[in-house]
Amino acid sequence: MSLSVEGVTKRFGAECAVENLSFTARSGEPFALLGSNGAGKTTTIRMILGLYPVDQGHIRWNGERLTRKRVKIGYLPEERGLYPKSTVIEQLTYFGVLRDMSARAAVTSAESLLERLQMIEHKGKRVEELSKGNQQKIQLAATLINDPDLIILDEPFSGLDPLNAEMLRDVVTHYAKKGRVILFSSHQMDSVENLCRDMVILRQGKTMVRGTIRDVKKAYGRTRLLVTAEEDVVTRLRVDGVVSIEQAANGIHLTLTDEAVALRVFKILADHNVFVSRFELQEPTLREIFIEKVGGGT
Ligand SMILES: Nc1ncnc2c1ncn2[C@@H]1O[C@H](COP(=O)(O)OP(=O)(O)OP(=O)(O)O)[C@@H](O)[C@H]1O
Repeated sequence: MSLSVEGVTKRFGAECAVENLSFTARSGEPFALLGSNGAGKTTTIRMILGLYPVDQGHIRWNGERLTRKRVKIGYLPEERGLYPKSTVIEQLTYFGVLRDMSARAAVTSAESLLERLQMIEHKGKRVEELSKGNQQKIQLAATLINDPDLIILDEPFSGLDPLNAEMLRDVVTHYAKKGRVILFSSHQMDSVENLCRDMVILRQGKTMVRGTIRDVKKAYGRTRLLVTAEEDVVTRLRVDGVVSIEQAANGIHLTLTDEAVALRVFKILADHNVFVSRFELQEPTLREIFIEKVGGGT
């Protein structure tokens, strides 16, 4: 299964919120739609959901026009919408029935999701009695209640503590393995780095970066170098091609103009008989790439 966004453009008056956007999200490989505020992520999601018509381009599911009639879509909106006075199980059953499930099937699915999210003991509680993070887990369960083919998660990590964020990753991995198509929107780079394979980074509607996270990182080259030595070598490392030097608890962090400078640094250390316990060229993090391309905003 696949979701293809093909040359999609959306304008609001004179403003182009999304410009000629193309990407494909495939079964089993969670896809990240990244960008800072106002980049066009929510507008893109709304077009996929059919809430906004596209001005140009196409949105397809397995090569055919995507409609909510043909494809089961689970959407976790950025603004959460639960009924505070209803119990967890009532609410999830209601969402299931709204999506054409029998009440019985909805209860079975709700209980299994609550087990997975370690929320089963809360099933009889009113939503308003739950902590924010737990309410978010219920919202996630509501999104997944009818086992959707396409799962769209808008900023799913906001408000989750590290343990719950880990649980969300496990749930996403589980659905990816089941072959579901999963689309994330996020401005939190670290949260998607190890979860998604492909991504686009948007800025004011324009595509700044597109590709697999691995290839994008590779293209940026390894320009960060970590050196741990048994003596103070900072002054020796101030050479051409070394842009910055920062002393940290785990060693000296260098930023290089390009990967080849590392060889020069290595040679200097060897020529001075410096005993080096760590010499590590590191790839940029997604966050660093994002900051360079978009200028911050996480
Ligand atoms: N209904 C609308 N009418 C007019 N302009 C809109 C509308 N929806 C979005 N926009 C504009 O489109 C641009 C993209 O907004 P969008 O909400 O898609 O960004 P986003 O990446 O989701 O941002 P955030 O991370 O803040 O949610 C913004 O400049 C926004 O003001």
